[in-house]
Amino acid sequence: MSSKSFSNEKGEFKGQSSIFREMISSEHPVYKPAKGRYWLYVALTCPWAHRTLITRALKGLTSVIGCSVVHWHLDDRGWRFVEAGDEKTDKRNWFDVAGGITSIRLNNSTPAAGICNDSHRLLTDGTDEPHYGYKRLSELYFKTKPDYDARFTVPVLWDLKTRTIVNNESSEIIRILNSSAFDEFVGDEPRQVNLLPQFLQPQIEEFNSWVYDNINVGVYKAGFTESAEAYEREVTNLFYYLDKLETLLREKYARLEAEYGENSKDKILAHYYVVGDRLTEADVRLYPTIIRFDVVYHQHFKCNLATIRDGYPSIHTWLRNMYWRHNAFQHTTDFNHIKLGYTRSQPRINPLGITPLGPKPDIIPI
Ligand SMILES: N[C@@H](CCC(=O)N[C@@H](CS)C(=O)NCC(=O)O)C(=O)O
Repeated sequence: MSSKSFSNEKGEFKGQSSIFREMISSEHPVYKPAKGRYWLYVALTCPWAHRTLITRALKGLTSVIGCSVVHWHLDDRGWRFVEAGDEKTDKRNWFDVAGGITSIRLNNSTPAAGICNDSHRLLTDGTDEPHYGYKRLSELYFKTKPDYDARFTVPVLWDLKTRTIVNNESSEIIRILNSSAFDEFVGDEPRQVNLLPQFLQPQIEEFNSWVYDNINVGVYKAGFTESAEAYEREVTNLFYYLDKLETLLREKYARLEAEYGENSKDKILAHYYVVGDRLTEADVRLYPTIIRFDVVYHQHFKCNLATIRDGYPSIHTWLRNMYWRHNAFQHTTDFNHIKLGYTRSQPRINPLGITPLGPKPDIIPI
């Protein structure tokens, strides 16, 4: 079994550990905070990369750390950039919330028919790589480590000064972005944002640990199994934890209702987060999985004991609250990339690459 595979000999999903694990801080011997020095490479289809885009936006770092978006289609050589040619965009224009793609705004229902895997629409299918003209994400990995021999994953946090990967582990990248390292480059409001307040850290860690194993990775474990028995075990486990999450959020809503009165919906929703009464890293790590649930995991990964919209009213309210009330969540969510990315890039699961049109709408208004 190659080290590049994502499944073991039993056909069960296994993750891959990220090997670039540096941090950025004024004490770090190499990676010091600076404006314009670091660049984020993401896929909009990828839930792990999605966390980093949300954090970057919440922390006001869109004008400090630029971003490139790979094409939504993953092939056997990994992720690629859109080859821009003459239409190449000035990289200074690419510091925007959705990660270099300015044109997608609530375009929720574009039919996928007629779009082929090598379609070439700059700022729709992805962006080019503006610094070195790289065509593949793998080039960043080989530039850092010529004998690199594992998968070329997003997200990648890149240092333009030393031309190396700083970190390719999303859980650490979001901690770097949330740290005070870049405080001097952002305005007062985003500087106040702290997704990991010390007094909530134990609760956040506890929540993250069961959500990660059973929900974030749980959908992949169900989707990538190659035996009915393992699938049934994984999907049952996943829904057990969605039930647990539903109960937690239902109780939270009831407590907020008791505190603010049942007619104060706005006040309730302003405090309706998964840990504590404020937005934290726990929401940022949960959201990318739940927003993908009805649109891809339900059918593509066969996680179909229920949808979020029909089976989990409290999670659904939380999800819509995050999407509709927070630009950092909405503007980093690209349903076209999400749907096309999964359904066209995993031929073992979807050999014909037909992308289902539904559900409609991608997300229901709140
Ligand atoms: N541990 C990594 C996992 C990232 C990851 O698995 N990314 C997937 C996309 S969702 C990837 O880039 N896969 C490339 C491939 O399989 O070739 C993180 O959380 O940052």
